[in-house]
Amino acid sequence: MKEIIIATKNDGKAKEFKELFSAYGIHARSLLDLEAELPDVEETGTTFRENAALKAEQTASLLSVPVMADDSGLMIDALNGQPGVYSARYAGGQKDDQANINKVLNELVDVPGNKRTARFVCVLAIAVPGEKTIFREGFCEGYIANGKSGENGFGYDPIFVPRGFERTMAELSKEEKNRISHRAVALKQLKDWLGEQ
Ligand SMILES: O=P(O)(O)OP(=O)(O)OP(=O)(O)OC[C@H]1O[C@@H](n2cnc3c(O)ncnc32)[C@H](O)[C@@H]1O
Ligand SMILES: [Mg+2]
Repeated sequence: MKEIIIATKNDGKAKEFKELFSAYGIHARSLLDLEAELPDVEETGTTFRENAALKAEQTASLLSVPVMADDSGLMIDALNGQPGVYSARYAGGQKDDQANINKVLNELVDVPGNKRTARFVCVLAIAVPGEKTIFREGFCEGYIANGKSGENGFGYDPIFVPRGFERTMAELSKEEKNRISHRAVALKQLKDWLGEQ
């Protein structure tokens, strides 16, 4: 396989996938790179797996080529796993990273350091027209900081400190994030499949 389409309109994710796939010699293109504007897939599932399948399968059938999708999010133990599948729109109808971050920080304001554990989750779905969809998943453990810091990455990166680090994900270089992220871990599980294509 020399090229793959990633069914995402999230620029942060798209950039990370381009870097991650280039290590395998594969050129990744996202929906933001296509000339035609595809309709948004409605993420009506209640699990990462269901939403990843919806995005990959609907896009693969529209384009008639193999498509990978990522459904991901942040699970916070003190919030019983929220925002979880609803991470992108946690603070309301618009996707607003700053509002989402502020909502999480407010909800955790009385939660002490040792109870602020959390993990990023990524479920990848690969849909090949006429074949059964395959799934891989990856996790990145850490905790929620007391405030935001850092400019790199996207989404909740400014408040997530990965295990083994004393900086937020947004303070890591992209190379550092791409070594440990939930997305990188999930993609590593695909190595065999990629080699067969
Ligand atoms: O569905 P697509 O088009 O891929 O884009 P999206 O932003 O809606 O993506 P999701 O439905 O998978 O929602 C995931 C949300 O979880 C958060 N998230 C996922 N991965 C992240 C990461 O690596 N760093 C920070 N936040 C992340 C971020 O807020 C995302 O918007
Ligand atoms: Mg989405």
